[in-house]
Amino acid sequence: MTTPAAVIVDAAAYARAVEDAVKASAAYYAGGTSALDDDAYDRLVRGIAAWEAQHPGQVLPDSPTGKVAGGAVEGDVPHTVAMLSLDNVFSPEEFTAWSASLARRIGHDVERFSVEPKLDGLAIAARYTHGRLTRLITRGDGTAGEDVSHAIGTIEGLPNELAEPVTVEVRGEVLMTTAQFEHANEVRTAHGGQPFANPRNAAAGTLRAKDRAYTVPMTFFGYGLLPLADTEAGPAGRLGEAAHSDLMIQAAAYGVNTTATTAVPGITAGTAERVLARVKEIAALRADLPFGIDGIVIKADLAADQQTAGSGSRAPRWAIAYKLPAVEKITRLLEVEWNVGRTGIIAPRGVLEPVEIDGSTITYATLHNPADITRRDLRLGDHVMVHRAGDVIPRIEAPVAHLRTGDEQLIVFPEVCPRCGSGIDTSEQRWRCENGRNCHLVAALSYACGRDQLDIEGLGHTRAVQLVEAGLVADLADLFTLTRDQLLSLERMGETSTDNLLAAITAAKGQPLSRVLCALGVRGTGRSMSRRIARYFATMDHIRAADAETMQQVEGIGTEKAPSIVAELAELAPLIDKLATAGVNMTEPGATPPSPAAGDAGDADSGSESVESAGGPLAGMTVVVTGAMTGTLEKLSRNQMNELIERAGGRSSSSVSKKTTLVVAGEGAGSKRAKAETLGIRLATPDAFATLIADYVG
Ligand SMILES: NC(=O)c1ccc[n+]([C@@H]2O[C@H](COP(=O)([O-])OP(=O)(O)OC[C@H]3O[C@@H](n4cnc5c(N)ncnc54)[C@H](O)[C@@H]3O)[C@@H](O)[C@H]2O)c1
Ligand SMILES: [Zn+2]
Repeated sequence: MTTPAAVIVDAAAYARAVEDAVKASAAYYAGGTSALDDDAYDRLVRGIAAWEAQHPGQVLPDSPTGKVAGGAVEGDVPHTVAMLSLDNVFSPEEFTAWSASLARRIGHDVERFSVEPKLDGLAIAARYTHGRLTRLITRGDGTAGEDVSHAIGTIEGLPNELAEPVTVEVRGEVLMTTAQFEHANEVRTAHGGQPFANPRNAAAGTLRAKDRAYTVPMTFFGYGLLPLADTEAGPAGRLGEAAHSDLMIQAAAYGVNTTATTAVPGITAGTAERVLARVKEIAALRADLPFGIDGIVIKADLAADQQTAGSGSRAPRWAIAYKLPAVEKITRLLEVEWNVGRTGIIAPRGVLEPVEIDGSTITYATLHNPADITRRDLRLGDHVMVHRAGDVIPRIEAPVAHLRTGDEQLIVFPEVCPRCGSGIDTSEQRWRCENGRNCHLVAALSYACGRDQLDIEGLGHTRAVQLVEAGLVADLADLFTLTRDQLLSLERMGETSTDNLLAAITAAKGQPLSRVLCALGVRGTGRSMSRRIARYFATMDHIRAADAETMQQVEGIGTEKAPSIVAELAELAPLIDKLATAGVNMTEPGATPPSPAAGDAGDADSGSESVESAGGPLAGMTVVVTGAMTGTLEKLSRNQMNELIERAGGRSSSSVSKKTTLVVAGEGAGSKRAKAETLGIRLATPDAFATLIADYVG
């Protein structure tokens, strides 16, 4: 099915649109198998609503407008109080207008708002009798839902027994976290089933499925608490009069999971401005959340305000959904490309039918590795759910398996390296050319000579090609034994450029170990990791003597990375020897080798502590640099800034998290600064920072 036109031209097109919408909606709520992504569905419904506004006499009874779940769902278990949908706003202006209209309706400004993430799952009502979970009911058409009590016990955050023997109904969202979704698809395909297209569909399909041979966990977040018919009058009255924020505290006290456990807890806000600030904060954190959100829900917090405002047939008047742009679209997987990276890694990349997500046109998506393709059961020509949030590289979430026509083709994996034709090492998840970094010697050389590694000016891509093609350089170490005559024999190499290049090569021999190590391009050791390894071990000999266990003493190297680093260094032994013989420095200035006891003292922390206890004004701090540097720091590259931070005893990082202690924010700092503010992390200007570490600059 192609995306239906949102502009409806005549009654026949209108009737078709209604039919499409009802079908999509039914599939969406029933098993999470709609043919449309949310954006396409929403455009269709907006088109229907626009046509109906112009032709009020011709509205079809099946029309989805004005109905909970588009009228496509039914149920047989009546709800105590209707479970409604939410109206939407899409901009600060629309929100301000909504809050003003709500103020007019209730006769005064809203006393207090509650602001929560809009969790992207499906609503359920969980009924507790004397503290025991007895029944789970879907939202259905809003007045009655479907009994899905068979799912009791599979939903994390929804305990079988509350902390108190109360009779209440808890309402909230059932969803799958990203990890639960990956797990669910793995289990499902292992049982011969088709993968779900995204976490929301997976939750919808899983919640309603009965008698499956396997169970997969889901997660619950409560956002409502109300009395049942059997609730005693006292508690029932109290629940009816409590503010939403107090109900959430109560729900958490009963043992129910709420957003309070997440990076985006529900808060209360006194003014519309504060609400909008919180909307911005939540939006900034969206890409990093372990579960999907599609907006922010804003509610009048006080029960009195809610009661005065009342509800319509589809949505309450005291709450609104501030929608965020869609981060998922359905498009087609046209092709899979296999690219060979600098170190010989052969990585697949999906070529997509171009699709616009949140303002950018997406044509490629990462696929990680061949196992990833197999696990996702992807095929060429598949419709795929593509996800893109923040600055993260777009990824294919899963195929939309129910849209398969049978014409999809299996994805063929390469049998030889697509660049050089050698064999492929498939022993690890990430495939690699057997020629390793020599598969792409030119790329490996230009990387090694780059500004952040050996910094050999005059040895860029073109020169590297020349040297390799002339047969003068067969590995990195050959650079250091090049003679003047050899260089002069090359085209476009005059006396001056030859002397300059030779001088740069000689100077490079004195680079610190961290940069030499980085130049080797060991998998998993970028610039900052190379620095940490070099500082920890101080000499190349100590690095090479380390086994996987010792390697793990370096901060950031875990059980997975350590053995592969050790193995690769062993593989590089001849090259490292050759470099040392050529006179390349193999020590890290200012670092002292770990004492022999550090590794086997049985105290895993002692090693990394000794690195940090080196002192300095940034000791124990994790620092992130963002935006343009000024003053004495102006000329420093990001890599040099990071080196500086580490010299001053700190740890440099490129992303802001709860672990960050300081963010140096220069001009033009954007999302990282915003995130630091949200998390309450200390900010410093480049000037203030320069003062703090003055002794280490230059
Ligand atoms: N792809 C399709 O074919 C298709 C079909 C139908 C509907 N849809 C999508 O579903 C949405 C509309 O459906 P809807 O009515 O189920 O949801 P909605 O977007 O109108 O919002 C209401 C729902 O938000 C949820 N919610 C999440 N966090 C909440 C919180 N903190 N407080 C209160 N409620 C919270 C609840 O489940 C509630 O029922 C649209 O975005 C539409 O795109 C898609
Ligand atoms: Zn190759």
